[in-house]
Amino acid sequence: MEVMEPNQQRVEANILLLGAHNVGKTALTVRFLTRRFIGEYGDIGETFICFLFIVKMCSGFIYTQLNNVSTCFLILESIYSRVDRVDGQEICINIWDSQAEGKTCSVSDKQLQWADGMVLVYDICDRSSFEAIRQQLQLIRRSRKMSSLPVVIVGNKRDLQHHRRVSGEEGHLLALTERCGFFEVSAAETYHGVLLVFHRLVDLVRETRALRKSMAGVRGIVRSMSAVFGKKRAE
Ligand SMILES: Nc1nc2c(ncn2[C@@H]2O[C@H](COP(=O)(O)OP(=O)(O)OP(=O)(O)O)[C@@H](O)[C@H]2O)c(=O)[nH]1
Repeated sequence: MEVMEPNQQRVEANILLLGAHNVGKTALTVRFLTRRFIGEYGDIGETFICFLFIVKMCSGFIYTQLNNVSTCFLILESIYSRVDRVDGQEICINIWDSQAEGKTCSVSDKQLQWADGMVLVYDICDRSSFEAIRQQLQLIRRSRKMSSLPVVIVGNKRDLQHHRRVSGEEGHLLALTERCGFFEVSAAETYHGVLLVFHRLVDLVRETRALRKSMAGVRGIVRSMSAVFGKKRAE
């Protein structure tokens, strides 16, 4: 049995996957959760994947039908969890595999409130999917609330080099400009690359939390000092 250190409570990281239709968001999620590619599953696995797919399709439908019934919505959305140990700390990674609408990748307020970090996925063989995440990223970085949200950009389907429409340099440049992590992976070929994506984002989420905590501490000290000095000046 694994014993947790008293000061090592399990923490949660909510990760939202966004990207245009067909870029491989579900394939990345399934690879991370099961180490397998969705195409590898046999008869039993196909049932499981069909179930995931149906839940994903239904959740989008029910969201539009029951927009105001948030409990139903949360139960039916595609959120999956996996507990991992990252740098000796136990982390529950919750993944929201969003349902894309065509070539765009929009995000709802509910998703933004929920997410601690975001994976923006494009298909290296589909330039419009790259443009979709570029636009989404610009919106996120311009929003006051979301500008510091940890984001990792993923160029998926790296195995399809002969159909490539977006160079690795373009992906790197976008990540550099918008302060994001960047990976090119193939959900079809390797588990390790996909694992690195999620673990990098968890690292960024932890760094951001630590930074916010220390900033809150500094703000508290400044407030107390200005209260003391303000009082003295008034006396
Ligand atoms: N060759 C190749 N095919 C992939 C890869 N990842 C996903 N696919 C295929 O791309 C198609 C779309 O994958 P999904 O995971 O369903 O894509 P999605 O982004 O979840 O799509 P939506 O649910 O419509 O938003 C499927 O046929 C996958 O088998 C990859 O790395 N390489």
